[in-house]
Amino acid sequence: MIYRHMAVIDGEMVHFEILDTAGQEEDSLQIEEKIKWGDGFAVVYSVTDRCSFDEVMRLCFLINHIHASPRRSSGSEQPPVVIVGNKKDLQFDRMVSTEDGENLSKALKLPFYEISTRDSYEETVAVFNTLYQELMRQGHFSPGSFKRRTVSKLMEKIPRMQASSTLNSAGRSLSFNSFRDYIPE
Ligand SMILES: Nc1nc2c(ncn2[C@@H]2O[C@H](COP(=O)(O)OP(=O)(O)OP(=O)(O)O)[C@@H](O)[C@H]2O)c(=O)[nH]1
Repeated sequence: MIYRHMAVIDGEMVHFEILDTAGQEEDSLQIEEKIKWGDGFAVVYSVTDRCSFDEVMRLCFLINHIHASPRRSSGSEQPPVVIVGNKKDLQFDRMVSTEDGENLSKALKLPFYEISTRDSYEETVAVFNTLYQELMRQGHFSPGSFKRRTVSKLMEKIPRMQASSTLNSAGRSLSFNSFRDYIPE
């Protein structure tokens, strides 16, 4: 499922395309295709689900491995990845401590957020702003430019996915791969 979202960041209109994957239910080919598609990644676990936390490291390594293609020049940076612990409002059901999340993020040298998509829209926005700003820092999208995408094979395979949106010249289109549904209705 792809979610589309527009936001003004640093005075610029940014068009997000967020692909929500089914996580553990997907086979490795599906997940690889989706990882290839993304420009940045929010790897989301639930603080109430230890198994989802245990998947984070594997997914981060997979992202790095898949994006370490020969197309990238040696020394070029990996796509931005943010680790996100969701459902922090469910304190009584918590199975993963904040410290566990922080330690993993330090070990992998990745930004870390604990959020509640139920309670805070702003916390969710912060995750995507971080990914966007990291992409800008890496210089993949220079100011005033935007990335055009054609309809990928991936999109054709996924029934509910729509063709790439039409972009106006003031906008950018970025594709982020989220491992959990994240946008509040
Ligand atoms: N309390 C609380 N519930 C949440 C939060 N985020 C999601 N949920 C609930 O958790 C349930 C699962 O949410 P989903 O967004 O479907 O989770 P998912 O991980 O995408 O599930 P899959 O479809 O299996 O990939 C739903 O009932 C949501 O309402 C949160 O921050 N706090």
